[in-house]
Amino acid sequence: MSATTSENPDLFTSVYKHFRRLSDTECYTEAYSIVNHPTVFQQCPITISIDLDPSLGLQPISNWSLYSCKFCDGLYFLSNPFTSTGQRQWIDRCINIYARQTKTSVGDNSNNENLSRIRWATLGYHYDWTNKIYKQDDHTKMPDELAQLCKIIMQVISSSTGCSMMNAEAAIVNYYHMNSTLCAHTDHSEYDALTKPLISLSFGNAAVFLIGGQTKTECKPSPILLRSGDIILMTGSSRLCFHAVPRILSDPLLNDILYKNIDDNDEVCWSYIHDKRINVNVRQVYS
Ligand SMILES: O=C(O)CCC(=O)C(=O)O
Ligand SMILES: [Fe+2]
Repeated sequence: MSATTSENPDLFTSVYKHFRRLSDTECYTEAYSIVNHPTVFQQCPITISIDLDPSLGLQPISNWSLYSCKFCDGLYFLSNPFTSTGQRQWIDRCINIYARQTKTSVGDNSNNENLSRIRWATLGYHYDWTNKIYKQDDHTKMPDELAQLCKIIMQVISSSTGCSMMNAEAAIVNYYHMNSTLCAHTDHSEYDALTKPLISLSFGNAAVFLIGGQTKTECKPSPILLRSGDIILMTGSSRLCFHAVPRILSDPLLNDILYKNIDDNDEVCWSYIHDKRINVNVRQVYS
């Protein structure tokens, strides 16, 4: 990895700091979205059709749009895969099931009293944050619905792009408050990161997601706007690229799109998600 010097500056961190300083409105304008920056995306036709289990909360595949990102080789953006009901169901699972696992940032959270403090939960093979490894014997069952969702997403993307399939063996659920950030990092603890794609689901408020090169000095990172229901897929060389989340952005449309006419059960979810973002990051750990 090349060291940061005056001739070789840390371009990643300067763009990260730039987004830290912007207003929400400026972030919405600068971060890449299909609507505001169509030229940085290239649409990939989806030809496959699959019968979908309604419990996955997905739109018919004919409504999905898949794009490759011209600014990062191997990175794909999948727009519009979920129904609004489906998004509410995934938010509900993240809050009421996944956040109650024993492996969370607040320990055993089965009574949910620490819900507002929770920062992450791990599923499947649990990530050991200190040693940055997964252990074969530290494993709980991957939730069936999440494994099924990832299988469908992989079938669609693989049939359109030729990328290899991925078995959902581990997930990190990230719970962000409006002032949370995620520093620059690469996810390389998995056995075969380069050939096994990573699926990343976004729910709740929006985020600026930065993705750069395999070092922090080789190029400026590009900003992508991630909104509720968006999916990104890191395949091939993008799988080894530095990425970060410098900003969570309040999404003024969230209530209208997701929680109009809510019932009592959804009201609990809204009171959690209205000022949060949830990201579900799914990986294959072993070959
Ligand atoms: O929140 C995100 O969109 C990215 C999360 C991430 O990069 C990770 O958990 O490794
Ligand atoms: Fe990551």
